[in-house]
Amino acid sequence: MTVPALATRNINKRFGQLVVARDISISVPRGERYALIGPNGAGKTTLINLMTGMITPDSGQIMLGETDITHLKPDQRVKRGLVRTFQINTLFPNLSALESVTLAICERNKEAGTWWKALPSYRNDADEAYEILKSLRLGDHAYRPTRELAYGQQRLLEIALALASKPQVLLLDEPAAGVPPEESAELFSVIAELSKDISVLFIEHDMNVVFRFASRIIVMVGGAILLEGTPKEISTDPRVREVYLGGAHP
Ligand SMILES: Nc1ncnc2c1ncn2[C@@H]1O[C@H](COP(=O)(O)OP(=O)(O)OP(=O)(O)O)[C@@H](O)[C@H]1O
Repeated sequence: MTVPALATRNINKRFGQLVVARDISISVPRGERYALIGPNGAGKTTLINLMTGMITPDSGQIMLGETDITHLKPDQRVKRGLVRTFQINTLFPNLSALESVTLAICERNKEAGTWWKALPSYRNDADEAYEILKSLRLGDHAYRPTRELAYGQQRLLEIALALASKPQVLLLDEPAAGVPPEESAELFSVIAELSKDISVLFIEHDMNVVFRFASRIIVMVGGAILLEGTPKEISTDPRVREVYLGGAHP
């Protein structure tokens, strides 16, 4: 059996009386695009926070490939290839897209604090940054200040920054949050086209986008996994219709 890119085994977490993760075991194979859906407060962001090490599980295990990362710090997980983006934009408005991504590559290459030694490699870093921007259809905007980019392009730039860390697994927390509907399909089509070396798990509320771009869907309710399946299975499951599609979230 092939080893999944990312897996959790029986993760549990409570905040006081509130159970936010109940015996969660999921497995994301290499190269797949998984959607994590569920009503508000289901525990989706908490699960990403557990996987990335921002919060510690009470019990259970998190595996990145064959490595047990349960006790690694967030930055150690990033170095091993588990990288995330956030619901809220965290960009530098005055830097150009190319400068931002080049800086992120310098950081990855440990050049940020020793720039005088690394001058010759800046050119390579900038070339790599440009290739990343091109792969996300941002090549034509590489030299524009971030504040001038459309919001959907800014969200793509965040993904570009995540790609600068050379992820094996990319966790995207509502990558289209705040993006006008007409830009969100474009954004997800770019995500769908990312290299198949990268596994993607994304949180998204827009079911049209989820059904179109996810290869599999995990449904969370009340801190637990309700079920997992293909878009077709999920869209026709009466339990999902009841708890999610029919109700709690617009
Ligand atoms: N640090 C914390 N301390 C206490 N409770 C928390 C903490 N973080 C999250 N929660 C609670 O855990 C539950 C799950 O929250 P979470 O943000 O993971 O849900 P979600 O499924 O991502 O929701 P949304 O779709 O609204 O983003 C919520 O009831 C939330 O209030």
